[in-house]
Amino acid sequence: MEQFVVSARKYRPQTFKDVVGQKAITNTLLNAIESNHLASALLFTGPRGVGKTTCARILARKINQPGYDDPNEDFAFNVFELDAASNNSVDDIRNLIDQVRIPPQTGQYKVYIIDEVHMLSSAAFNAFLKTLEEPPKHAIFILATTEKHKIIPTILSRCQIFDFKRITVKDAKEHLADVAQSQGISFEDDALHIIAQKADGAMRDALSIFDRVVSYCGTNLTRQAVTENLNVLDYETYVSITDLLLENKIPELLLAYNDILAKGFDGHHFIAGLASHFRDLLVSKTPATLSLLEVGEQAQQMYGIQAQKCSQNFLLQGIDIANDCDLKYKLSQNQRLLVELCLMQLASINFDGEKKKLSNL
Ligand SMILES: Nc1ncnc2c1ncn2[C@@H]1O[C@H](COP(=O)(O)OP(=O)(O)OP(=O)(O)O)[C@@H](O)[C@H]1O
Repeated sequence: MEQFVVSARKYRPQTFKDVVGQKAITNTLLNAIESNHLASALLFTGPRGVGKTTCARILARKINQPGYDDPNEDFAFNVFELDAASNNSVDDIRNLIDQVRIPPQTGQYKVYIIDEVHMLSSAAFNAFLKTLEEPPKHAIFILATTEKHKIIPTILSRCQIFDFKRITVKDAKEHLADVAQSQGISFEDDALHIIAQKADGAMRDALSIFDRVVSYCGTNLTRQAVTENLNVLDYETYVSITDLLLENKIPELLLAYNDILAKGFDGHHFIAGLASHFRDLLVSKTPATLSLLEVGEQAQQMYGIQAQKCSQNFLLQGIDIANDCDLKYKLSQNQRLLVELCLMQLASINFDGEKKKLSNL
């Protein structure tokens, strides 16, 4: 039986052009390599799972093979990866420094990738300073970290710093679509959108959520199946809550909120989502701001229809009330009541933004 390889490993980019969402960095690195201006110490910083280790590996290969992009011709033996989370002592760094002195047997450079570098002990950092400042010509250090603020300034000032960005929902979605296509998996646009959103800026997470969902849904990813599997509150819930608000149907609203809690969702998450839903409706009202709406294709239609039913005043007041509830939530002794009250207040806003009577309760 063929062994299953997780998508995050299987689809690790092999060239800079395959790296998604980090154009500024990959271009700078390419230019530096081509113009022979690559610093000997680089710091890759940014959230987890956005391509730091991947770019370090591509860079390592590229500087040993300028102008040659074949991922199969690997100079992997010139790349040394140290996980500073588990090798953080002075001795670990001294071992590394001893190795650094020896020139590579083939290729021009030895590349040392030190992952999670913020975990090095302060003694280890100090032992490292001198080598970092005056490394042998054949050595390039790539330090990677998710927590730049924990790196001492003396190290920072010796490195060229590259700030990796979170992956946008749009970029993550496009990448997932390519991965799905190459695996022969069909999908609804909204299904990938939900996965990309859930990944919260990390491509590795997007790919592992994708794997999980595929093992649940099979080769056809529908919005409904993905919503069920990931247990997310999707836009349909917010659309129907908003309809109830517009119709001032308070008993139905309280029952709907009860259902949401019964399904295990958190009230705080719900109320923050409702505020975002109003914001999305607001930007859907005019073509000029439609590009600010980050939702899937099916959702976009529904937003358009609901946006027409809501006045700008309703939405502005709605955002204000929901935000206020969001801020008070953590401190409240009775969080359920707080959200229920918020829903009742929202239902009492008239289409034109005036208060209506709480007549339906
Ligand atoms: N920008 C990206 N483009 C395409 N795939 C990516 C990107 N970033 C991450 N990935 C995917 O996620 C996997 C893990 O990425 P990588 O190890 O480079 O992340 P990282 O930023 O070093 O994370 P960490 O800080 O957790 O080590 C890769 O194998 C790849 O499949």
